[in-house]
Amino acid sequence: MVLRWLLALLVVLTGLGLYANEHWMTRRLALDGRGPGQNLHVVDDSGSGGASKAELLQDGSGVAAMRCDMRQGYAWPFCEMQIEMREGDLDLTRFTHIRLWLHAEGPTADGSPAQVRVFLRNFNPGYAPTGGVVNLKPHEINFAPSAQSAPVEFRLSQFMVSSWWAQAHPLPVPLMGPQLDRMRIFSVITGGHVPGQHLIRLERVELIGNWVAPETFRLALLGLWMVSLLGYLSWEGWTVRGRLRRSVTRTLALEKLALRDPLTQVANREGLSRAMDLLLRAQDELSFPLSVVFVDVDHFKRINDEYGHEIGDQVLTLLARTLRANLPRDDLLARWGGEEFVIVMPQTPAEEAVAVAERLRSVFARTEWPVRLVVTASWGVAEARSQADLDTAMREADQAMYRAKHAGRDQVISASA
Ligand SMILES: Nc1nc2c(ncn2[C@@H]2O[C@H](COP(=O)(O)OP(=O)(O)OP(=O)(O)O)[C@@H](O)[C@H]2O)c(=O)[nH]1
Repeated sequence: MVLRWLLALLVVLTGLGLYANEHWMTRRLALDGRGPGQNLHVVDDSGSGGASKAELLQDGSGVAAMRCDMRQGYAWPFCEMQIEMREGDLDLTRFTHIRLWLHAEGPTADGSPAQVRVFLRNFNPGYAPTGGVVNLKPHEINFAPSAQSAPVEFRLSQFMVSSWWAQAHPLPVPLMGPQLDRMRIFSVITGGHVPGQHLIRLERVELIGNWVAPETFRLALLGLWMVSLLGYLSWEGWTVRGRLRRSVTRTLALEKLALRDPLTQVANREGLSRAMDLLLRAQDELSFPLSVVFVDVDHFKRINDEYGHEIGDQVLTLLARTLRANLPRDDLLARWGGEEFVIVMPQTPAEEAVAVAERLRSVFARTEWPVRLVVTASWGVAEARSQADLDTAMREADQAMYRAKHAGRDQVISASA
């Protein structure tokens, strides 16, 4: 469910992001020759020995126009309208497109619509340290404005270094290609060389770029997808692990409850059987000889009858606690049922188990029982030499305990005695 929402969110964000980056997150810069640091002027071929005359016309609307009286004289007569960046070169790498509102008219050799050439002249001390107009690298594009619907938009990557300039300026390979990081002059030049009256009107030039370059933006989106999916996977892994941990803890807790006697908090029969399985799996024959001790409280019914069930419960609880506190850790203790308990002592021969039982019997004698009772028990001990003897040893220990009862109670009897 979370994944579905995350994917939906990412798809929406991606679509919105791409659209926003393309249409909203754009920067625009107008070049009109009147902006701060921009200088608009015209140039003609008279400086190259030609006879053409360029004149700058500016009507009240602020639209810049150039009238060109093109005459023969120079080999390639021309008139040029320039916008010069006086207060520093313009870094066009921050832009991707140029949009032009241009109008051109004038005679052409074949009567086709008049053409213009648009130049972006870039400065680099590597071309020539002086940076005079002839040493600025021109990037040009050629088109007939009236054959297009205004505005015309070009990608800056469509501008190519003028071949005539490249021939006159042999450059090292790294400087050969298009470079638009320091544009110093933007210009529009008459496209043909047919003598006569030419007119170019430059209504507006707009440079357009994205705040974030499209490639960078796409990479960022890819990063967003990867980080989101990685985040989701880690979160998913973490919650699954958490759920698993909680369920294991719950299962263990339930299992513990099922294997423990609720009154005395020692193992019940099932718990003893599981514990013995574990013990024998871990230690196998090392556990033998193993002794089993049955302990049964003497005349427990009387305690219940005389002092009530609650006192009986307290006696059983204290008895279990006393047994547990006086046994080594790896001895197993379980409530067999009623007032009967079983102790399993791995790596203990019967004689040793009898000694332990005797010690416990004397501990019982010293214990302060509820309502100053005197509580004794009858003890039966048997030994198993291998796993195969285990059931027999249990039976024999039980029988030995009954023999202790019949022999007068409050004593330890070994099956082998
Ligand atoms: N308070 C209490 N009594 C229990 C519990 N489980 C069993 N009993 C009682 O323990 C008594 C066992 O009595 P008997 O089997 O006659 O044995 P006894 O009175 O101890 O006599 P001997 O074993 O022959 O010494 C019964 O009265 C049971 O009701 C328990 O959890 N709490």
